[in-house]
Amino acid sequence: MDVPVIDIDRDPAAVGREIDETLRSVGFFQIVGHGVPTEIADGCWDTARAFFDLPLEAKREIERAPGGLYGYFPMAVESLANSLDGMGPGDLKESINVGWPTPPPGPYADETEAALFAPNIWPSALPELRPATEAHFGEMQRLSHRLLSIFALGLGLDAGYFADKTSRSPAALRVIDYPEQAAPPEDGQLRAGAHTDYGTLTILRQQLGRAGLQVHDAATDSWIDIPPVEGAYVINIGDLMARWTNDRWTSTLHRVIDPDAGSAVSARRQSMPFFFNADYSQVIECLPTCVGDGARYEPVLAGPHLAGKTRKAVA
Ligand SMILES: O=C(O)CCC(=O)C(=O)O
Ligand SMILES: [Fe+2]
Repeated sequence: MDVPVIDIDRDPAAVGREIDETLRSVGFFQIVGHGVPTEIADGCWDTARAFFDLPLEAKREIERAPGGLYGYFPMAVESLANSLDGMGPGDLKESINVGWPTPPPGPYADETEAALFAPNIWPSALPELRPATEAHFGEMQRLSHRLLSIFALGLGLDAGYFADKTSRSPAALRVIDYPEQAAPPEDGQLRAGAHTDYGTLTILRQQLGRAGLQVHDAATDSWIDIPPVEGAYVINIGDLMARWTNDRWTSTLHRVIDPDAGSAVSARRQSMPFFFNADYSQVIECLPTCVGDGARYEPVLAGPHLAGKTRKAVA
């Protein structure tokens, strides 16, 4: 199993075919030629790191409210393995979670959609965090729409097929800090437990020189490293997109291990995923080009379906 690096700055139809091949098997690839300015990605990355370096009290100023989705998540409140009905211990990470800088206008379908578009909270100790994060969020939204138009071509649909189904898609930018660990982890405790992502599309920046992300190869029941590549983003699809494609594409199990586990001290690692979905009230039913021998799944509403998953992972 091979996780390819794909240059997307080429004929979109050709890129779409390559991505179709890849998503039928691996479910993960890396992209270059994405056009995201390095200063914007670095600005968000570095400012978030400065946030993690603040004293805990300053970080807790923006701690996620009970039941909320955005703000600061302290160490080990989330267990991604629990989203798959596991009983995993908390993941060894802290994170900042940010929703739309300027949410789309209401009215919203229900309280859950309103919560997805709740305002972000920002720390008074680090005013630069807001502009740096909002700039990268905007780039990630643009890139998501571009990738979805390439996906559409790969699936034999018009390039604009997903546009009106994702124009007010809830999305979250997350920066994760996996701190240096001086003590061995609890049994079964990973940096991020094995899980699949929930939505349509995830765009992830890894830290150069800090391995740890692995994808599961079902054919050999083994874990394969996704090495950080300079300037690249890792792309994968989530469960909702797999369902939309009637399992033509796969939402692959992945996890983050600590490559230094077992040594006295393990190095800190940072990552920056962006999770993209479909519009809250969008009906997800088998795409017209993916019917094959028949639709495997009942239609579901994107938003409520995703909300069920998120609730399982967070304490
Ligand atoms: O930190 C990483 O490299 C991946 C994290 C991840 O898979 C997630 O948060 O869904
Ligand atoms: Fe993930």
